[in-house]
Amino acid sequence: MGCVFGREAAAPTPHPASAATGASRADGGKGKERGREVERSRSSLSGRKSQVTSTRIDAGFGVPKASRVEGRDKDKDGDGEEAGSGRSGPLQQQRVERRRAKPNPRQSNPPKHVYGEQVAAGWPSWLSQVAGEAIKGWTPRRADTFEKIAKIGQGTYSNVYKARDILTGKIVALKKVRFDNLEPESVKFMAREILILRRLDHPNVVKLEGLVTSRMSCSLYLVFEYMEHDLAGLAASPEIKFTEPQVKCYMHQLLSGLEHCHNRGVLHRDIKGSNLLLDNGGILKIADFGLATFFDPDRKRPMTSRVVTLWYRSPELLLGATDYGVGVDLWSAGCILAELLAGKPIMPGRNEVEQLHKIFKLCGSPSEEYWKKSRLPHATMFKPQRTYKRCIAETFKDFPPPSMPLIETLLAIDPAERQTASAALKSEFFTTKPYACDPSSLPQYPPSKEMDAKLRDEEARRLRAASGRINGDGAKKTRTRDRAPRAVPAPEANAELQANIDRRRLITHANAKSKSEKFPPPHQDGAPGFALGSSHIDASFIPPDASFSTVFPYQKGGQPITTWSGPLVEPNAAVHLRRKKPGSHASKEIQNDSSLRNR
Ligand SMILES: Nc1ncnc2c1ncn2[C@@H]1O[C@H](COP(=O)(O)OP(=O)(O)OP(=O)(O)O)[C@@H](O)[C@H]1O
Repeated sequence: MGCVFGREAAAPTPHPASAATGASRADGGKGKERGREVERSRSSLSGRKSQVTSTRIDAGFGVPKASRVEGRDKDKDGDGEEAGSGRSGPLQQQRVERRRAKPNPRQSNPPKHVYGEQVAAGWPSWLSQVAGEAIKGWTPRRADTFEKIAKIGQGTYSNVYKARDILTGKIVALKKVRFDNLEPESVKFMAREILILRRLDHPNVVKLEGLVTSRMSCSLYLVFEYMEHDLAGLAASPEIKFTEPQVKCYMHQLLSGLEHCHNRGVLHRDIKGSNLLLDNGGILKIADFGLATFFDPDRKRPMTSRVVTLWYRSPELLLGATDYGVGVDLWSAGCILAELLAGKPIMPGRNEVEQLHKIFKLCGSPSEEYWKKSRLPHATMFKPQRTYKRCIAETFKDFPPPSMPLIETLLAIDPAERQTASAALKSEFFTTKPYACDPSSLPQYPPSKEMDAKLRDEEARRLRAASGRINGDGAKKTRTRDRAPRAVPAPEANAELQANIDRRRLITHANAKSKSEKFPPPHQDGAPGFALGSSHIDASFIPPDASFSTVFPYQKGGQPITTWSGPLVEPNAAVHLRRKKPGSHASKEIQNDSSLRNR
């Protein structure tokens, strides 16, 4: 953590009631089950200074609370209801107290005393101010209780490290969240990810085990269980061809994880191979909840349509829907199922327009009734002039027959027809032989992360460039030929507000040297000609292959296209944007990250 300015001071024992509130609410009601841990953590918190290095994950994280004090906590939380009702004293004083206790809904910050307790417990004030709810009831781990082993992943908003927990010896993944100068907006998005992760508890959903920071730190690490592989990396490996029972095994786990998320009111909104992590025991876990959101089908509110990596994005999102539901994740799951069986991505569009045409070409263009019913913002602009007939059955005629009804359902144009993850789990795909294999029977694969594939590609490219120079051949030419599309999630997607999107772009653009991998500059965001802040689809941009060949450019085992995740921008541009110069800020980050002990 780059900027630890000083040592933590002794922290007083936190107010028991505030700790209780945090766990019982943010934990989605799991507080009671964890009552015993609370007691342990309370005793560890008192006298923090002398015990700081013995703060253990099991004691310090997810500290819940006794639910018996919840009513009182509500009051302390500042909802005002109970604070005023039973209190004596001058009216004026009551009002002042109520105002003081009331959290600022814009900042979702905690009332003052909770803020004070969080800071005393070791949280930095910038985090407590903006993300008080997300850290409620937890205490931070210190960076020097982890030993960094290697950088293992890089996402749009984070770098991920493999590390050893010195206190337990356990290998973990530390996701270091990048902030734009601690911009409250960036911190809020991270807070949402933490809140969502804390609500989820399922074997097929990655578990947030804690947070690493300190009072004087300006960075934050999310601690996760370590997962050896991701599905994108495995699937891109030319040596690996999944059998039908293996595909069923992965899909069953994916749908079980999704079922849990949806039942807990969470939409993932970025299901793709690189976000499906696998451990050496064959267990699949849905990861990366950076774009996830809470949703309530009974209390709809508009959501951004600019989510999900392009190749896995549903037609309603591409058409600008702001009122959507579980169907967006089920569509992505359908793309992954077909991809696992085909051995290649099924709809690798290069921009939104092309993506939509690929969808219509394979899944048929929407019916008149659907256009009328859906009233999607971009419907008139993108209604194809000709009608496409659905041809999933013909295209995938070699797939095992019981997979077809499930693929047809998940890839329905109308989201209502996609049903639910629970329904998918009951489909004949899972109830007919050959059944899903047991995860423990899956082969143990060599390192195969998207990052590993990227490093392999880069090394190969470097070697080819070097040999090209020796042969008098231009390295530039070699690079162009070998460029592969890489995972470029919707760069503006982690934002519900266009203003925020634009601000992030401006900040990023201004810091282009150090953040070049984060967002494409505005003029390259989406396909050429897309205006910043305007609709993300421009009908006037028709790609050269708008007539849409069904021949997929991806060839596993052929040219080195090594990822399953689709670009938002033109592939060559994407590679360029994400490549970091040696010695750039980001590449130096690991070396400079002195608060994590290097091996
Ligand atoms: N628990 C984990 N164990 C091992 N590797 C992990 C873990 N979590 C993440 N990674 C690796 O780090 C990469 C980036 O992580 P993650 O997707 O969470 O970050 P992000 O910034 O949100 O990424 P994206 O740009 O894809 O949205 C993953 O693709 C994965 O390879």
